[in-house]
Amino acid sequence: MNDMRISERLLDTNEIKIAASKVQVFYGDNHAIKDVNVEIRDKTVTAFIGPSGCGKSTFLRCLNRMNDTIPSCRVEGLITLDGEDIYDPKVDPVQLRARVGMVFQKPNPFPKSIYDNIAYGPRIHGLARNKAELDEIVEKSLRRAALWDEVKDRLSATGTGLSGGQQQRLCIARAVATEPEVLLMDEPCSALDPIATAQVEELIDELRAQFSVIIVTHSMQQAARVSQRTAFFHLGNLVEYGETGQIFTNPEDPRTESYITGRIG
Ligand SMILES: Nc1ncnc2c1ncn2[C@@H]1O[C@H](COP(=O)(O)OP(=O)(O)OP(=O)(O)O)[C@@H](O)[C@H]1O
Repeated sequence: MNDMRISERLLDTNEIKIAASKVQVFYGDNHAIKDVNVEIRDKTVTAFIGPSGCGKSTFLRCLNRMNDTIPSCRVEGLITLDGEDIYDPKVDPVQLRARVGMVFQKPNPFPKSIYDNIAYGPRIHGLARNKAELDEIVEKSLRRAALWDEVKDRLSATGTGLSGGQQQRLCIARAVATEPEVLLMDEPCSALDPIATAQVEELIDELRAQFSVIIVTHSMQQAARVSQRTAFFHLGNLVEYGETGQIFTNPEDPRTESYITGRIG
């Protein structure tokens, strides 16, 4: 079956990159994430699925402390990256977000040139010693995002002038430019047409050679196509987590089965 092609490529590793233990998230009195325990593997695409409002995005945002920016939000429990507590007061969230990059639902390039969109992160994190090195990072990142050939002759043009699919690949290039170890993607294809979606899905699979990718998606077809592992969330609980093929063909929990067969959500 063609749809399963990407996800059936072999897993590269069983190494744990991120581990969450007893994670709770509250927005004021709203208990949005309830006692979630999960281990996210390195060099693997993990899909978060579940009905609207089940907490997928909230949990994703815990993994690079994006929830810190929401005043009513409180996170409890332990989340580690390579065994280190990411909520430790010693951890600088800006440095953390360079290691755990993020791509959002709506492409959000800076109102700057294509070049500067990519160069921004490497500049603030001091990843290039001179202009030649920065040029190299920009080219490499755009190539990794499969965008170089389309934009190489107009690097000084504004990023917001690109098509939606190109803008999203620009945002992926921007995220990979700081050499992250984990890439979080919150419904990255929801604003894209089927051709751009297919390009981004192909890209996600290529990126997994270098790091761990976590994707929130409403599309079960997409989860089945791109991920090797799937986590099903329901009402703030992580109901089931395992190999994507097993979750979609032989789920253990009746709530997972109801969702994948279209009875809830
Ligand atoms: N910024 C916020 N402030 C207050 N409550 C929030 C905020 N973001 C999410 N919530 C609440 O947290 C719960 C989980 O929402 P979340 O957006 O994480 O779910 P989701 O599964 O990603 O949903 P969707 O698929 O619709 O994007 C919901 O009850 C939601 O109303």
